Amino acid sequence: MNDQPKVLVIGLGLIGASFAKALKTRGEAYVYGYNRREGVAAQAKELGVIDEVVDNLSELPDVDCIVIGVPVLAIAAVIEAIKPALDKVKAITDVGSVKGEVVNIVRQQLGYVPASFVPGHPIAGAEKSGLMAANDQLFENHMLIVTPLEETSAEATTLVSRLWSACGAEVVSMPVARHDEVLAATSHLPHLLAFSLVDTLSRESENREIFKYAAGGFRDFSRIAASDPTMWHDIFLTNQDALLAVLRRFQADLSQLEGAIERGDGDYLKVVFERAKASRDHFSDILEARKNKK
Ligand SMILES: NC(=O)c1ccc[n+]([C@@H]2O[C@H](COP(=O)([O-])OP(=O)(O)OC[C@H]3O[C@@H](n4cnc5c(N)ncnc54)[C@H](O)[C@@H]3O)[C@@H](O)[C@H]2O)c1
Ligand SMILES: O=C(O)C(=O)C[C@]1(C(=O)O)C=C[C@@H](O)C=C1
Repeated sequence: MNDQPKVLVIGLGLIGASFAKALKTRGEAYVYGYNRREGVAAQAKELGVIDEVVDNLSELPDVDCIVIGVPVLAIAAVIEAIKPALDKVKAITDVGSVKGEVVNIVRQQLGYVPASFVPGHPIAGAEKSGLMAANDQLFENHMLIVTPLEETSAEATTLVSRLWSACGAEVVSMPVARHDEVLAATSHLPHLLAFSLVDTLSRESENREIFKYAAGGFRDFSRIAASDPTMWHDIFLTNQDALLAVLRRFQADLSQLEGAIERGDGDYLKVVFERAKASRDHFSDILEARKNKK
């Protein structure tokens, strides 16, 4: 359809392909797709995730919006490759889990931040990656955070917000630094703990034998330790300050618990556990309300 925006998604993994598929299946955009690994974009077309394959980033079609869906430390190479096309698009956005370093990367690559650049981050995902994990419902009733900069034009923010809203996301705006602090606490630290615990247990147990005896508790705590190592390597190295701050607070609290267990201080344990339970119950209410949204 002629009035559909044209969108190019670079990086057809879990997030890029889910976004492409959500736009295409809802008829909200004509979607082009590029992936560095050969054959992936052609497969995405076959699966109905995109309308058209882009083979080469040096020959881009005219599009309204470019969406970068690659790991954070791969964004520099993408920006470098699409430099000549950047003046022609109304909006360019990314889906990286860290925002401060993505803004630094754009500034370093271009020497400025274009008015068309709208940093973005869908707060939805999975421990699975790649094209075959694409899910066009992934963003339904989840937040999409934009962190527009002083340089960002209102027109670019509106276009990016419109595309994400069309995929069922609730778009919210916040400053870059606040984004990185909040996500360090609610996403990055839990992933670090899951990776670390599963690694510790696997090295302590011959042939990972103890996992045979694990059930729901371990399953729920450890699911995210199956997430993509490259993606998380990039996140931990690019959100260092915010992550280290919350990790140190957590280590101090964990030491307090260790002390309470050593001295048999059940009252201290109860206070902590009751406070944590109340907060987790509150989070369950948030999840329930989200589920009940139409
Ligand atoms: N997985 C999640 O839960 C989640 C959630 C929100 C945001 N994110 C962010 O989304 C981005 C992508 O994550 P994902 O889970 O979709 O990863 P993924 O591994 O599923 O997909 C990444 C895709 O990018 C491609 N790619 C890598 N380097 C490239 C390059 N230089 N040029 C072109 N393509 C390249 C890969 O081949 C792959 O298809 C990351 O920045 C991540 O931080 C992930
Ligand atoms: O549900 C999951 O598996 C996720 O890891 C999704 C999740 C998270 O909630 O921490 C992971 C990274 C993101 O950048 C956003 C969302």
